[in-house]
Amino acid sequence: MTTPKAELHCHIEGATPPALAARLATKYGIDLSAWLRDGRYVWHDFSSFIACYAAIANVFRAEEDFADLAETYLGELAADGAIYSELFVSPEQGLAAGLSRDAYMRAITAGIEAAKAKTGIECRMVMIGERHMGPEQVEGAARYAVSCGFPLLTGFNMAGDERMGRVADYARAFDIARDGGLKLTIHAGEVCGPGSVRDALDEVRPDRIGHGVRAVEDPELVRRLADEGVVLEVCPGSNVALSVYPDFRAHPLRRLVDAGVRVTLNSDDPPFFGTSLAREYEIAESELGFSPEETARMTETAIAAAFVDEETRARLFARLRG
Ligand SMILES: Nc1ncnc2[nH]cnc12
Ligand SMILES: [Zn+2]
Repeated sequence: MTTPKAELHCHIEGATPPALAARLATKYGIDLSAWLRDGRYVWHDFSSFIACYAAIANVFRAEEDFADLAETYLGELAADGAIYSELFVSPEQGLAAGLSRDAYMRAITAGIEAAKAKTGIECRMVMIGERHMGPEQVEGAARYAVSCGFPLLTGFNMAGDERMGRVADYARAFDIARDGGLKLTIHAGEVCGPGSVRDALDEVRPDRIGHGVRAVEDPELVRRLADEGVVLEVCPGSNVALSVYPDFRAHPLRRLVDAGVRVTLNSDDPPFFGTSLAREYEIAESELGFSPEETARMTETAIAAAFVDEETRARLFARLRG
């Protein structure tokens, strides 16, 4: 039997298979030649990755496109043994495509429900504010998140270019999300160093941190993460693809675990980085030296830190324990 897996960090548009992007570009008459060649996404650094990601997200134009993407991605994830997934959603994407934010959310919800009916995979959505779009956009995303009334939306996150602005500029968006009952996570310590993680902890008080790996450059901060039990959503394949680290030998996951930090394994934007959730588990075992017992503990950590109600969490733990 495939080992049970769980994922807390995947951007839904970032999971678009290149063949699907090509098909939708043809259907809607969109020129993707700058971003998609020979069945692969084209980018060369973090900025061009963000631009390529936006171009690919822009080929989705109809509710059924988003619904199919979610259902197909979750179906593949379940086939690889995943019992739980958290998808990062960006309804602004729908607006750009001429769909209302509600239509976008309805479509992803429909994809999630269809995948659950077929495979049993449990899924929640986490609303994304894009940092490089500025505090107003991020606050707008938070306000929509707390008022839209989609029960599978349980968290709020800020992604995008970590080099833009200060975390403090975005604190109000997180206050809105927290006051509205959403759980919080934030991209930090991926492109920028430990200061970014420290700011995230101080300004946002998140339940988890997206990436956070560069905290390893500051031993005192690593101790703080361990002491406070902050869960990191670690994405080793993404980190190496984006040259945060030159190779897996340089990746700090082992050092973080040895220091007592709680970690999980995630795929981030799988086809952009030549990865999948199953591949991340493989990387952890064959490249980073973790035993199957240790990766199983990472799955337990993901379920413990999932943005779900306690009854669902208990059900997921029961499935893990077989
Ligand atoms: N790895 C990443 N970092 C920041 N923003 C993102 N948006 C999609 N993938 C991202
Ligand atoms: Zn991410």
